[in-house]
Amino acid sequence: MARLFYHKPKFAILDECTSAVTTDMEERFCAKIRAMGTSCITISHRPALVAFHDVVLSLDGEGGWKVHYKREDSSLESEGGMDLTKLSVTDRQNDAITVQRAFTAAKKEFAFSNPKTQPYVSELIAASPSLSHDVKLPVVPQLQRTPRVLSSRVAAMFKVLVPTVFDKQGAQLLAVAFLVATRTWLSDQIATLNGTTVKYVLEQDKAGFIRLMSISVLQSAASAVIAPSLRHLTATLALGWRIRLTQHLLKNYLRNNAFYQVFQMSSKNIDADQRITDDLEKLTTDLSGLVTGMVKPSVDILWFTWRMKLLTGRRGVSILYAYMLLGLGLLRTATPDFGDLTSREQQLEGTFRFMHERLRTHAESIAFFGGGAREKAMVESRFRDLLDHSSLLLKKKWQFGILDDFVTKQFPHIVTWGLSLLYTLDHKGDRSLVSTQIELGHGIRFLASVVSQSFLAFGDIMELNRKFLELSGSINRVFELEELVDAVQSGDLRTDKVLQSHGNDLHAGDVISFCDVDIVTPSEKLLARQLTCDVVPGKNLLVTGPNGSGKSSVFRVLRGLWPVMSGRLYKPSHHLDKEDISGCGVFYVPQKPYTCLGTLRDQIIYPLSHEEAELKELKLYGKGKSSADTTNILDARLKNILENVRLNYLLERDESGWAANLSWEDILSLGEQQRLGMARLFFHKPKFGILDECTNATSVDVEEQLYRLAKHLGITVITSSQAIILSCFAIVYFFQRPALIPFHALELRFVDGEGNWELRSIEQ
Ligand SMILES: Nc1ncnc2c1ncn2[C@@H]1O[C@H](COP(=O)(O)OP(=O)(O)OP(=O)(O)O)[C@@H](O)[C@H]1O
Repeated sequence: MARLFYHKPKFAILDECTSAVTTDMEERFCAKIRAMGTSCITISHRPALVAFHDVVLSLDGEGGWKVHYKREDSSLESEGGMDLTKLSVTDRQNDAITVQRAFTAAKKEFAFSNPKTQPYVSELIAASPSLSHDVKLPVVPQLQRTPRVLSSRVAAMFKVLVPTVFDKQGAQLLAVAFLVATRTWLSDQIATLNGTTVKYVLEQDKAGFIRLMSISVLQSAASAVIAPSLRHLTATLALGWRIRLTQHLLKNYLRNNAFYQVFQMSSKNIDADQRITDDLEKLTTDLSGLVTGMVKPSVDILWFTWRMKLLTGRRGVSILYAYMLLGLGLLRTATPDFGDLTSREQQLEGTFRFMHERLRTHAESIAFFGGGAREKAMVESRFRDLLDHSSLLLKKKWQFGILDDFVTKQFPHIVTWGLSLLYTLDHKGDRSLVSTQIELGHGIRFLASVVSQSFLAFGDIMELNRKFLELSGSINRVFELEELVDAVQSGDLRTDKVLQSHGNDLHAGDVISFCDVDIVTPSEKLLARQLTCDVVPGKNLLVTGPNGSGKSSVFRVLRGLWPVMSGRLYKPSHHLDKEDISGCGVFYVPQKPYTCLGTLRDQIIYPLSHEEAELKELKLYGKGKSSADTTNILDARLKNILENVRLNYLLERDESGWAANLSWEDILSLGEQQRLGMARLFFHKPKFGILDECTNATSVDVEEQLYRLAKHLGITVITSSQAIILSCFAIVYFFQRPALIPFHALELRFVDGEGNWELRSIEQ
């Protein structure tokens, strides 16, 4: 709304955008819009809003519509296809008629201008203790861990990747080592052949030359098999590791709501999605590449050192090693911090992807705003950050590559010449003899091959250094997430001293009880001081208060998303009991509706799977029936629930019926999603249902029907909704949705969002 007041348009289209604010606030919004001279087209289920509109357009969802004009002097009405007198109206038309009647009634009553039609009477039972400035607020523990050093992260990684040598990945590692060793042996054979070719060419020995060529063909065939096999094995190894690491992370990430804690309670902005997907894939691919890259040069260096010793003795080997060590030292000091640079690049990639994900999630809202250009600017800004960083990384790689190439590939030629000279000087024999010259030629050629292989291996080792630095970036990112998730699982958030001394979250059979519980936000704002309140079966509780006063926060604490900072909280288990699948203690219907990926059936049975839901139904309602009927039993019950929430037309809309697998979030309206949320509650039939303003986008009659049904099913509900407070000679409270009052026995009122609360009994 602030955005609207800023833009001051001629026309404003308000699509249920004030359904979660108090009527009082809504009234002020409407008055301000009028004062601005803006004409409003409002989509709403609140008949009270009619007072601020001149025309009401009612749709029946079946193609029918009707227009009412408010002007008293005119009875002008037009309609199209909406036959309200017809006897056989569909459920949807029935809904439409009820809503329309409510609007017509409201038109006459001007509900806003006379809010005193909605007060209710309640009696104070308990209230928050008076504020004492000496009492310190308990410190909300943040999800934080001192970061582990790289070496212990690497050790933790290997524990997951290769737990024993004899497992699948261990065997694959050994196979890689074997293939690499075979390849080195083949390279050595080729080096020998290179030397022998010269000998046969100089001796003009055709038979020997042809034999040599046959051997060479065989060696080439073997090399041709080894190289792709090695690539295949490396890729398989990477895939196997990816599976292991992903399963390891997901196991804890999706347990005990750890994902929520990572996003909400962590002081850092953790892009877990990027780390679990792209970063992890890069890590395993790089790692498997590193294994072959590490085994090969190590084997090569050992092998060719031995060969060098045979050819040039200790002196040659010392020269080779001295050069390698010097080069290694030089390159190490000149290497940029590729670990940090890569880690930053991955983070920027994650942010860029996140921008596109947000665009996809909020496509409709952005399209309504015409926010494409603004979004483009934001996406481009993230892309520019990524590009700038990538260019910097490329530049550093290029600069380092020049030095690296010179030290590991170019300068070694000169060292090879030096070693060849050394070999010739050391060679005893008569140089005038052709045989000695041939022997020398062969030796020098072989030596050159050996030295060049040694330097190649040395270059590979240098490359390893850079690759390991890059890999360390990925390891740090992935294992930082693992540590946070571990911290959640090990209960770091709840091992605060205050909590230990008080104990908390004890599971009690049939009651929800807050005993002196402070409700504090993660940013340490006190919302309710020493909240004390019992909810017993059959006595529904209404949680009221202005926007941002802490209504949803009580539910967060109740669900264990936020820690209990002090006092005690008793509640039945919220877990869907896998053994005794008959039901759960507490079921939450959140303020923002959630539709899962899957079929229409999956929407209602969530978070159970199809098999679990069938099992539950069989246990509860399938006595004496064969398990072959379970799908029918389940579907019959779901159909009944869908009819109760008046959504049965969804079943007929798609020919796949219950198996329809659509993008529910995009195709269902907000009200439909809220009704599905209630259908979910009725399916699970918990002892307590926590309803966090989850019906504010449905019409009043539907809302009443939903509450009647909950009562009929024996579900005790705790409802959150706004109340407005009018203070004149006496303080009078008005409830946002008065129709709900008769369904509740108690009211927990958050007075100001500053810690003050009152518990009242509602007098019907
Ligand atoms: N994760 C969080 N970190 C810090 N503050 C938070 C967090 N979540 C909520 N708050 C703040 O806590 C206060 C209470 O939030 P809550 O969601 O409980 O309000 P509410 O009473 O349910 O409001 P509404 O009627 O608008 O739904 C608000 O001021 C909100 O900004």
